[in-house]
Amino acid sequence: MTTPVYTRWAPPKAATKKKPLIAPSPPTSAPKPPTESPAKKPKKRKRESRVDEQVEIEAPSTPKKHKAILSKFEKSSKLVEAARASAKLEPEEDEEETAPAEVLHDLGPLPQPAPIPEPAFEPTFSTLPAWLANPVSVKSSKVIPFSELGVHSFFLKKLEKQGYKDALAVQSALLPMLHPGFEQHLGDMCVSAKTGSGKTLAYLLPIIEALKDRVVTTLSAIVVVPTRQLVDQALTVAEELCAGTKLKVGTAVGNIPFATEQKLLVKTRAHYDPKRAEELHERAMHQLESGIVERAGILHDLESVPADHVPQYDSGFDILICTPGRLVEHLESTTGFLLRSVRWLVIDEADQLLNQNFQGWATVLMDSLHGETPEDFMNAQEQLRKRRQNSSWSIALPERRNVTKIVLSATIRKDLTKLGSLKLKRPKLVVVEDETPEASMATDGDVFELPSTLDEFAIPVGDGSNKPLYLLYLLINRVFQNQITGAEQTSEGNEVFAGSDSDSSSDDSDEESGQPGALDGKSMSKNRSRILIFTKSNESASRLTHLLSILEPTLTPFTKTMTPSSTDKAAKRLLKSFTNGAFKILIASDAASRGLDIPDITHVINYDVPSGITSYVHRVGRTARANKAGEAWTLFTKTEAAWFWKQVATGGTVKRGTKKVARVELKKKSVTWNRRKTYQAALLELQGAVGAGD
Ligand SMILES: Nc1ncnc2c1ncn2[C@@H]1O[C@H](COP(=O)(O)OP(=O)(O)OP(=O)(O)O)[C@@H](O)[C@H]1O
Repeated sequence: MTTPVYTRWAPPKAATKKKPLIAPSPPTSAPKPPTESPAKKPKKRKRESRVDEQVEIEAPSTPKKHKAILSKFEKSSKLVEAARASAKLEPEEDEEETAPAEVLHDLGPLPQPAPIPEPAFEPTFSTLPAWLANPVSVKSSKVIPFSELGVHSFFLKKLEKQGYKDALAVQSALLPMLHPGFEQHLGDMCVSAKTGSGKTLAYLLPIIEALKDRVVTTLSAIVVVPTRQLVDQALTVAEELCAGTKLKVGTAVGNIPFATEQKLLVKTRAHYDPKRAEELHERAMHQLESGIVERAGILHDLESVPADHVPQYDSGFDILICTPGRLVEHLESTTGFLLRSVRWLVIDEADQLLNQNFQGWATVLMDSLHGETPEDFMNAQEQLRKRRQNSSWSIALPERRNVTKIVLSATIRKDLTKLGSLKLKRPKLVVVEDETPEASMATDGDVFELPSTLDEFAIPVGDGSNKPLYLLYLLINRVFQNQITGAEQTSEGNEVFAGSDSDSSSDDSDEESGQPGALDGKSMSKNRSRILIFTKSNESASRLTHLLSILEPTLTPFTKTMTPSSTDKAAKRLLKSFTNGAFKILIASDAASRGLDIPDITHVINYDVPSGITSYVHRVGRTARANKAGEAWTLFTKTEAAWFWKQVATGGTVKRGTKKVARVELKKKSVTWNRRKTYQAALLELQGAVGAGD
């Protein structure tokens, strides 16, 4: 029983003590007239208890003639009391004291039984909506010739030219669902496939195939990606596919002045319509007089068209590839940039985009996509529909066509709240999975899946003070000595190469053992390795490049730095020469890690450990792409060791099939051999710009 919160005030014991209803000794003489004035009496009474009140009221009413009766009553009462005393009866007063205290209840809540503890909720059903709980699973090894997927011969030839005969797993799954035909899915698509699985072609090919006969430029597809590099990558694929058609592909990334981009995006032309022109001029005059003028809009373009004409807007592109921030800017400020004709919306690298809600891009985009066209820009059909909105005529008017949304991500993210902002209709989830049972295990949280062709290694570098030397050692003795032919491993899973502690042939006492081999420029230029080294910042990338060139001058012509500050043209040139093999080592900050598609990167080296698991997955995902082999190396200090092994190497978040991250111990002596002095000199040369950790 719970105690009630409130209890009523109870009078003190003395006040509650029972008094006889009739005064025990009535007055012998006539009652005296009251000494107090009658006006004061009721006040005094109010303060007294109700029992006293009764006594005082009744006392004066006892008549004299009943005196005898009363005295008889008193006597008999005394007799009764005496009888009680003899019968050892407790006096009334004691009875009261021992009686259990009366619990008074007033308006307070009634005592309630203690609540029964609720059993822990263990759902026997999935809390996810059906489409997320039951995805369409596709094995990553599934490849189907493009010719069997109904791809038009025009595109088959293009693909063959690029050496693509078979569609990769994600393409085999997506193409039939996006192509008109029996297997077409009439709804939105969510695609979860690991990095480098060929997602770009999987969404661009069906869109471009559907638009290939288009003659009049109409904005039909928008592709949103998180970075400029990804825009360029998607643009390259789209341009290759569109070559030979009349389709126009454009970008909006902010690499050119906004006004220039606006002119490319929307073409303004004059349309003869005297009535409408007069209306618009009147509105413009009215606004000028009132002083409240529209910030941007159709009125601003009135001056640029001849008399009796009104401005009309046409899209400059059929397919627009853009970053979310720039897209929002255009939606808000570019007159005539309308999405009424958009039929495809692609959100690539959705996990990153939805995590960084640039200017509320998703909401702005959805409003423009699904909202009504502003009245000034309505075409004849839209005007008619608006006029007939509530009439029976509206049924006869063609419906606004649906937009097919394709949401892609390298991570399996079942985050309903974030996907909710994309307003998906009848969505279907396609998951490309690895063959191994562990890799294909369904998990509700974030699961990152690495390509099965990727080998991972990790090198402890002590306190990090000699990290550049460890890197150099790795480059000379592993990367440039061996071609990528697969790792030789000890029974413990540790990699063996010159200087490794696991190498039984190496001898601690021998200063020469495992010493770095010499590099020569000729063999370097022939080497097929392409190494992408990641640092924690742009500054770090520049410093490391400098340091490497001092430590090993042979590397200088083969090493370049890429930072987001590189201009677009410079970045493109850099990537092209890296792809062609003109240089071998590209040092980059994290900004370059996402979606950077450079074919045939053989090694990714995490010189600085990544900031998180997602970053690790995206960094190492730059190699082992499109079913090719690749290696990922991570240098970690003592303080980073626990995080790396617990979270990245052995944690359940990263799935790598039956493979493991191999720990490679390098002897400090071998690493610093003969280079200590050069290293000290190099650090001095950098004039303190290189910290101990660099
Ligand atoms: N059918 C194919 N056959 C062979 N290679 C292909 C095929 N399709 C695409 N590729 C190549 O695979 C690589 C990866 O493609 P893509 O960039 O589309 O992957 P992705 O899944 O978008 O990766 P990320 O998520 O890292 O951006 C590219 O170099 C591309 O040229």
